[in-house]
Amino acid sequence: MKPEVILYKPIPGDLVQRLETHFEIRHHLLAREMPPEFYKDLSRSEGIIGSKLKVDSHLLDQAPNLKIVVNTSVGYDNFDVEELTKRGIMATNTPDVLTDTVADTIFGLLLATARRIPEMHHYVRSGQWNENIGEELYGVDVHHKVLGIIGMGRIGTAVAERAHHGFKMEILYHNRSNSPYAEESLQAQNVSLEKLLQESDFVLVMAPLSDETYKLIGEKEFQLMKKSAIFINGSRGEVVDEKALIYALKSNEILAAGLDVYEKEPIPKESPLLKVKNVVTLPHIGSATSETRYQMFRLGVDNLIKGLNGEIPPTLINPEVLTKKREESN
Ligand SMILES: NC(=O)c1ccc[n+]([C@@H]2O[C@H](COP(=O)([O-])OP(=O)(O)OC[C@H]3O[C@@H](n4cnc5c(N)ncnc54)[C@H](O)[C@@H]3O)[C@@H](O)[C@H]2O)c1
Ligand SMILES: O=C(O)[C@H](O)CO
Repeated sequence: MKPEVILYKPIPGDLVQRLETHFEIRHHLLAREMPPEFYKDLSRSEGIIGSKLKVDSHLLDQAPNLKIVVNTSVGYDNFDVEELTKRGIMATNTPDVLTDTVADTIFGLLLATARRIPEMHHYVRSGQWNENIGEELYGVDVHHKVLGIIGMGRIGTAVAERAHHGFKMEILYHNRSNSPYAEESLQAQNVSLEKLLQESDFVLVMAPLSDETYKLIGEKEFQLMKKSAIFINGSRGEVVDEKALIYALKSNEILAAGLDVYEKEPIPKESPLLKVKNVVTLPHIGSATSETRYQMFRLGVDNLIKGLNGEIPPTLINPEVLTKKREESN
């Protein structure tokens, strides 16, 4: 009998076939409330693959046979890693394969917001371009400005590379640890959050969502930013207090915002954020290219197969699980 696994995200057919050679797949789709059949399958499953499913002690109590949870995303704020580790369950994500794609999206969003590209596109398409544009439609420069990056990890660094080499920007960053590479190769400066907010022309949030970063950017932080600042969020919506962001935009505490992520996704149609003029909104498409999504799914599938075949999954988040198992078997 092949082990049972749950696949709760549509993935390319060839990857489903690869999974089928190893496992009995139980197909489900992610929903706000998973149906009883999901929990029935979960009770027998040794693995789960997909992204965004909240994996906490409530879910794990109903998954006595689970050995591995696989995210097909780099962010894993949907996992209670401590609880998974305590229960000896492996957790994996998909770092690196999406870094450059996400950095491209973030830089595109930054340019689109500064140069008001979606608004100008609408202006032309709606037949408003009848004479030379006036200064009320001007954007602001990106090149040679100061970019402040909160969370200088893989993606933050890839954005900084584009900014430094391509746009001659000065880079400030705020991170849990120093980045010698960014300091030596990109002349980036590690500064306090306060200094970054006060001195940056563009403030980019690229730190993961955690207890520590939940609503990290709120009323006080927007007040510290320059009135001409452009705020970009590419990490997770909950890192920002959305109400405070709306207030900062409406009261001209900052100039504009470019967002790929929101407190609630999909963002509700009636969200006041969608009525604020100086905001560019994307539907969480950081890594959404055919090539990169394929690589993320492929890596997820590799993690699942290796993890359940007794090998080390390539991108294991909690290797302590394996150390503990080794110690127990000695
Ligand atoms: N918009 C999208 O589609 C998209 C795509 C990929 C990733 N993401 C988000 O981006 C995040 C980062 O991805 P990554 O691959 O660069 O991860 P990473 O782990 O390489 O980088 C995150 C960095 O943030 C730092 N950090 C953590 N807590 C911090 C804090 N309190 N203050 C300052 N810095 C802090 C870490 O030290 C690390 O250097 C993911 O966790 C995910 O939430 C979004
Ligand atoms: O974390 C990630 O990989 C992206 O947000 C896609 O979900």
